[in-house]
Amino acid sequence: MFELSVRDDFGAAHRIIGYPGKCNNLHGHNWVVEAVVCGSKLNELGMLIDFKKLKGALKEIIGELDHHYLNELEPFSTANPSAENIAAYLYHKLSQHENIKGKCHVKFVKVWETEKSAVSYCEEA
Ligand SMILES: Nc1nc2c(c(=O)[nH]1)N=C([C@H](O)[C@H](O)COP(=O)(O)OP(=O)(O)OP(=O)(O)O)CN2
Ligand SMILES: [Zn+2]
Repeated sequence: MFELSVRDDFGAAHRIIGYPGKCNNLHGHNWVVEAVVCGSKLNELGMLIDFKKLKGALKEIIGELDHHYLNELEPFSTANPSAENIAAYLYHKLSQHENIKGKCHVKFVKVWETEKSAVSYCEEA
């Protein structure tokens, strides 16, 4: 089994509606996202998936969040854009991306909201 990981980041604003403290207020983060994929079948180049394709998929997905007010976006219209919900959203989007589907399994997506706090989301293979 091989495990590959890539990282990228995006900047956006959010608020945690109902939070009993300052995170209820509009504020921003530079979220750092790590995507870890795994699989055992290598292609003719000896790669599970080209890092370029993996990074491209992640960049495309986080590009839709970058410089937005997350609470106004459809995925977070009914669920607070907490680090947990952002990680789960990115996990599902990445798993469905054409660059990934059928080539490897997304093991987990990890989202750092600050340098000190991070959330990972995973599902069974
Ligand atoms: N489990 C979660 N807890 C919190 C989340 C979250 O998404 N999941 N989010 C927040 C807020 O968005 C907040 O902006 C982050 O708070 P915090 O980690 O406290 O960040 P600070 O920079 O303010 O940290 P200090 O150590 O207090 O400086 C809150 N919790
Ligand atoms: Zn926050």
